[in-house]
Amino acid sequence: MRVKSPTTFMGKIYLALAQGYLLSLRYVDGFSSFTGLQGLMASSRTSLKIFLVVAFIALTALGLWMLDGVFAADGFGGAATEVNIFMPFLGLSLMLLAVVVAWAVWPLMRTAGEHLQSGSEGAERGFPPPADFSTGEMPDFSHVELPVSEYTLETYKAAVDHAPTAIMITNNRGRIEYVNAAFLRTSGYSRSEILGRSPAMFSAGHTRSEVYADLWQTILSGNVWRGEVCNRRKSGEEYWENMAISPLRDRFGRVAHFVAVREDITERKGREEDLRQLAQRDALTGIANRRYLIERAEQERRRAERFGQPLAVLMVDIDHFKAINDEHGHALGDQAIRMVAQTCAASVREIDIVGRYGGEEFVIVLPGTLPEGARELADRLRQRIAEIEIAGADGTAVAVTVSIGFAAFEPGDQLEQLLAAADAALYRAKSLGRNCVVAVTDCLRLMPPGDVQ
Ligand SMILES: Nc1nc2c(ncn2[C@@H]2O[C@H](COP(=O)(O)OP(=O)(O)OP(=O)(O)O)[C@@H](O)[C@H]2O)c(=O)[nH]1
Repeated sequence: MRVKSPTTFMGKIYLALAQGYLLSLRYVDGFSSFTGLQGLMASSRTSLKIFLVVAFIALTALGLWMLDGVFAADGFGGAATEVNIFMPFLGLSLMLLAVVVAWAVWPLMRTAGEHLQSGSEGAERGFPPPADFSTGEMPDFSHVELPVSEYTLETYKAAVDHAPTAIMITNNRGRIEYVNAAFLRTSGYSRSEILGRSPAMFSAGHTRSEVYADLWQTILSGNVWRGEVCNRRKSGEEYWENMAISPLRDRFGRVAHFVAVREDITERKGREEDLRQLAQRDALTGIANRRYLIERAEQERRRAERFGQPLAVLMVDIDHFKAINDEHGHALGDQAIRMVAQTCAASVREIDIVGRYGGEEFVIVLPGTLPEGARELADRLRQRIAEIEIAGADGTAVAVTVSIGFAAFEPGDQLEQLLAAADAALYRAKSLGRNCVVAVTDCLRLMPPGDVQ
């Protein structure tokens, strides 16, 4: 849309002046951004404006007061020298006025300047077409872009609102002031259920208190905290998040807010857990594999040594297993191994460790257990396993029995010695006819046979 100017001639003059002026503004703009002045102006724009206005008023008043004094003393037309001395104050004040006025209309001038210089490119960006000097038509400035700072703010806000990562801002009293759309999606809560509350509302309660202590210490000292925490969605489902929390400082340098960027890593955690299980578990039975079993057994041995606690080890071996394999096939043999493993795992406490030590051999580590307790458990286990019946190919029931040897930890024992002692007791149980329990104290204690690996 174009607006007819009131007088074509005056319109032409105005536009010519405006173009020249805008061109000079663009050079000033380029210079200020080059020298870094723009950043300074943006950061303290308001206070600088106030300062300029106050300076303008003060200088004008000073200039007028001095002139008034000179004129009062010498009269009009006299004391030309003194008047010249004080004239620069008036000049300065007028220059300041020009700066303040230019600054106030700066965004509009910039927009108009771009419009005047950009032509078709400007039209694509929504500017009105350039002035037509041949007709003297005035461009329509009613449709102008937002000043740069407002545009930038809106862009930042949209970027945070719609970022694919969950973002939360809390104040320095730990109350939530802002969450973005991704945060609402991840947590399952609505904005009104979250704002004003503490982020503790999301905790699943598994994270150790030391983690939170470290978090607060880090961010209150002005540093960025990074870590993984387990949270709970509104639905009750638990999920893992990777969090980075950074403090935001106000213009006085005080920590006023914290911004948390949170990424849902539940899937990745699940994959890591699967890999961990794969590395620790025996593929056939699901109980600890030999490597993990020895690792855990060594941990318990050290604990027993350090705290003077009892510790017992059972070695369980399926009787005549070769015959089972040979008569009924390896599939049934595997089934027997699985059932014995399950029975062992189901017969012990949570803190006990059950692992597959060899083909049809199992080790059970019993922390805090005296020899009497170990014998009791071994007897019960032997009986339970003897009750197992596996259906053979011809429909007949295949019985499975085990022999068990056990040994109790004695201060100074290495793991190799403890396992060797249990193995010696097992050997004795086999020689006594199988399907029985023997303690190492029942037979001669052997010296370590060498490497347990
Ligand atoms: N089906 C199956 N057999 C296995 C597995 N691991 C080892 N074996 C077999 O288990 C048998 C173990 O036999 P032996 O060590 O002679 O012991 P045993 O026959 O149980 O005799 P005693 O222990 O003296 O009662 C061997 O035939 C191995 O091949 C397995 O994972 N699955």
